[in-house]
Amino acid sequence: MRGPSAAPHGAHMLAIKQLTHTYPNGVRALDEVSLEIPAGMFGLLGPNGAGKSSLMRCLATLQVPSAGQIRFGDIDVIAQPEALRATLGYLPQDFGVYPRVSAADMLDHLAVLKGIASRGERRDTVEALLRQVNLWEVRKSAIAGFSGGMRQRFGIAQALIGNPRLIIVDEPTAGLDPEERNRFNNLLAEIGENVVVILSTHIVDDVTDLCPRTAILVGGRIVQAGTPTALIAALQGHIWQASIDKHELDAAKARHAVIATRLRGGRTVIRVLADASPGIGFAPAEPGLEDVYFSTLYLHRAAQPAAVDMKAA
Ligand SMILES: Nc1ncnc2c1ncn2[C@@H]1O[C@H](COP(=O)(O)OP(=O)(O)OP(=O)(O)O)[C@@H](O)[C@H]1O
Repeated sequence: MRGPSAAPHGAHMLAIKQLTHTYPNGVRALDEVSLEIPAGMFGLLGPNGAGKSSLMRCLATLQVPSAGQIRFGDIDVIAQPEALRATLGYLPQDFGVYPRVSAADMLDHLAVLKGIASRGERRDTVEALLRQVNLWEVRKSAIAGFSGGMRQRFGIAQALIGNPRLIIVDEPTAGLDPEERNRFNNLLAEIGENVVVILSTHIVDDVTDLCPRTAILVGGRIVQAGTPTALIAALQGHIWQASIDKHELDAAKARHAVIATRLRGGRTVIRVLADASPGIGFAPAEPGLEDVYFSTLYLHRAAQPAAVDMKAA
């Protein structure tokens, strides 16, 4: 019943079974979520309100799910939260830091909390981490003066204290400029291959660039999961593109499964999901992970007419 032998030697498998979480106000944020996540980077995609943060918080032992199981290797996460915490690195969506504290002092303080009692070991850890995330030069500066990207890199440094084997990062690149986003993603890509890294995001490109495995969460349910390559291959021959005038968009939406629209040079470029050419003006398009994501959302919403009607109203 443990992790399959396919996992790299020494690596743990994260197994989530029928995880459900209902908040006291009755919102069912997670609805029987089941996932097997091996070592490597795993991209969890989903629109706002899909339940990504709720799932991350359950995995990080910050909230106890209403039902279901979570195992990480030999650890029963719900029964033994402290065992999981000893091997967890977590970068929450809103990482609150003490404004006037320097990066080095803050990291040292967090290392104490993580159980690194020896001063010498802490000094070495703090230096190695600050160099790794490229903040060594500014180690004496207060975190309050850091840019968004620097703060997120600091966030990753604190998540890496104590060599965790499960790293959870919740929407880390939201609000970063392209250069900092790239920098942050390169950092994530360097984290060891025997580690499970879960990246929760609504930025599809981040998953394309970084993750050999992904899942899409909508309305608290996993509606797609697999390797980006396989998910993209399944759409081969089903994505069509046309360039139309803005005023033709409503008619096109009424006639076709328009999964995405984009402005290009004053025209509207639409992507349509169809088994055969939707008609004159459409050209076959090479699918990407964004098409997987948008077609999944489209099909999910189309299967729930009440929700669509409410949005249109
Ligand atoms: N503490 C809470 N109490 C009640 N409802 C909550 C709470 N936290 C989240 N929710 C609700 O649960 C659902 C899932 O929210 P969650 O924050 O997990 O989604 P998300 O995918 O992380 O969204 P976002 O990208 O906007 O952060 C939403 O309907 C949200 O309003």
